[in-house]
Amino acid sequence: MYVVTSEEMRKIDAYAIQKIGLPSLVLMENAGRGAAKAAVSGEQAEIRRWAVLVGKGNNGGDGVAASRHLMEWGFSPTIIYVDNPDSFQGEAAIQRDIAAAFGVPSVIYEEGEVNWADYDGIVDALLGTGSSGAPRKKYASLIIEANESVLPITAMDIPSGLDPDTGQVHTPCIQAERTAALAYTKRGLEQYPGLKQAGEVSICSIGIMADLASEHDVRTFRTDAAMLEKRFGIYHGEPAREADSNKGTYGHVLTAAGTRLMAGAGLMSATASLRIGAGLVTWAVPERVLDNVVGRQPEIMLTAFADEGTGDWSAVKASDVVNVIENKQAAVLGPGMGRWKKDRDWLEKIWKTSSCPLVIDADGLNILSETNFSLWKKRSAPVILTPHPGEMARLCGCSVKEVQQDRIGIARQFAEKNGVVVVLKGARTVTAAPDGSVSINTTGNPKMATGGAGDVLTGVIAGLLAQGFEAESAAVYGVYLHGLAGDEAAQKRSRSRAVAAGDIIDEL
Ligand SMILES: NC(=O)C1=CN([C@@H]2O[C@H](COP(=O)(O)OP(=O)(O)OC[C@H]3O[C@@H](n4cnc5c(N)ncnc54)[C@H](O)[C@@H]3O)[C@@H](O)[C@H]2O)[C@@H](O)CC1
Ligand SMILES: [K+]
Repeated sequence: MYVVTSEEMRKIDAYAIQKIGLPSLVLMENAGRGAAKAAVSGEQAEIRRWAVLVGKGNNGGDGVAASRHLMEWGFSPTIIYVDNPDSFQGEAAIQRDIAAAFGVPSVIYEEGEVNWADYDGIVDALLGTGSSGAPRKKYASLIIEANESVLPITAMDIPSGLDPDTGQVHTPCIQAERTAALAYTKRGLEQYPGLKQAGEVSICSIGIMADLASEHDVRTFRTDAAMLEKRFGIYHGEPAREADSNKGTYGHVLTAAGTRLMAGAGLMSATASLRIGAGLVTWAVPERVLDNVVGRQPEIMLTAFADEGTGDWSAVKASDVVNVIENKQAAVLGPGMGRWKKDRDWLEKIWKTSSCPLVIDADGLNILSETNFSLWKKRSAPVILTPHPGEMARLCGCSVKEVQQDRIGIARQFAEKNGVVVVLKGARTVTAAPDGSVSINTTGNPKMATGGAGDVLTGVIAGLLAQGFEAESAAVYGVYLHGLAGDEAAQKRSRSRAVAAGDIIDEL
């Protein structure tokens, strides 16, 4: 599913109007009817008396059209104009006149004068994709009153007060129960905290073909089964194995991760690669750690690096790692590895001299964040980085707050600049590819916020790489599957507060 910015939406609207010849009044009419339908569908069908809050732009025009449809269907709408509707222009003015002639009751808002007990539900058509900054003056007071009424609110396109492009929530902002997104979902509806303001989001078709987004170079997507199939040819749910295949068909993952006190990181990553279907998995550790990990997961092969008796990665030669990963189809580097004095040179050597696809996480990312690795020689094989917001902030040299305020923008910029795939973890994980494509994941749940879940993700992605998925699809599909497994684990343990990383592995 395509996810648009307000600017992209404006361009697509203009194209539909000017090049396809769809009159903008028709689009507004469709928007009004669609959103009215969304408001009164399902259990809200019983809501009779609607307050329709109308701003002075096209979002307001949509709301006026919606109120007329509600009246036509036997409901009792009242339009509450935030400003004098005499100032309306274009299609919104036409809708205003039709609604008046139709007999839709209307009032002009005055602070504190709305008797909210006269209504059972609210349609929010104050501000849409043309809004900027926090709602001002009467818009703000009307939003506050609407929220305080605790009536169920259906937002038209976006909840008023939400930044349509970043998902940041201004003060005040409508707290909707439902949002009818017009033509496409918006970035702000797909990222936290905006997501929480929007409630249940449905896409309301207004006469614009979904694929117009692709023609307008929209490259932000929501990951769902249809998108996986369309973009990557992945038929989710189909058996993935050919009858005449063998373990060699499904690739070999090398997991370079874990020390004595953090052995679990390597074990969980390697086990996840196994469960997701890699033909072979080898777990590599410093020699002195070997005895501690023998027999932990019998299907996983083990290899040990000379470590001068320390048990630390600091004593492992980069060239030894390169030798071991060279004939593998994917390698995981970083989880539970620790940091040491010359770790940057160490990682740079592996980066430059190996041709194995790399999944880098945890300490591997911390090493990268202290180098200017965009100056390192470009790799022919792909690199997938899987930072959480703190690691992303260190990689970009900014604050966690800045990362969270624009997760899509930050991940995309970093991926484009450095030629790597970035998986920015967190609720609604964002995967950005070097060509600027961004996929927003929808699977997963907060019970997965436990140590080790990230290690499992590295294993899943590496396991898919080994099976021949190219880098972006391995990352996007891996994130999707990891979340689905977490959802199943949470469902099975519905009375638990959390799922352990091992529970996620069990469901892969
Ligand atoms: N052809 C089109 O462009 C279509 C647009 N549609 C609707 O039009 C909306 C976008 O319409 P507009 O571009 O007119 O913009 P909006 O209706 O979102 O809002 C713009 C108006 O609000 C004011 N405003 C902006 N920020 C404000 C703030 N923070 N506080 C108070 N007032 C503020 C502006 O001065 C302007 O008058 C979409 O969300 C959608 O609902 C639909 O009718 C479908 C077709
Ligand atoms: K709105």
